[in-house]
Amino acid sequence: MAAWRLVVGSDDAGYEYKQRIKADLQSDPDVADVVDVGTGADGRTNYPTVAIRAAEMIANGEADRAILVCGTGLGVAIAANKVKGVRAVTAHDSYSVERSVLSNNAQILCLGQRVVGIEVARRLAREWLAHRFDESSPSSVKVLEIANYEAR
Ligand SMILES: O=C[C@H](O)[C@H](O)COP(=O)(O)O
Repeated sequence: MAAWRLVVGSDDAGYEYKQRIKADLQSDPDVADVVDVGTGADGRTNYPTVAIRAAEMIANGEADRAILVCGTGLGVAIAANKVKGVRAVTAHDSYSVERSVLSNNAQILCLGQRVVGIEVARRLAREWLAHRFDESSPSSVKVLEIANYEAR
């Protein structure tokens, strides 16, 4: 596929990791664009605000994927998953990150700044970007079942 159009976002509890991962993504030749939906350094935005903003960009086709960071990676995932068509996961290990794309075609990876070290988070973000969902795989029908439920 063409170069990635990405979104990053965090609340104040995920601000440092969001900034570091954003810098990594901006220097990645496979990344065309990184939109930062906040939080800024003053950190006064609740996690649902940024998560929903990022998820709507995915749902609207303005971006391909997003990385969201909060304290645990849980709240941003819950909020992002409220947006129709969005599949957001919290994953802090390499295997889950891989399967979140290959099994679930998740467009959003959520990380917890209070859960994993920065170097693990950076590595997971890098690995995540290298995975592509195969629409012809047996996993496809399961993802479609989720979409069908949403469309009912
Ligand atoms: O899931 C929520 C996040 O971890 C957030 O950063 C912290 O939320 P809290 O302040 O409500 O615990």
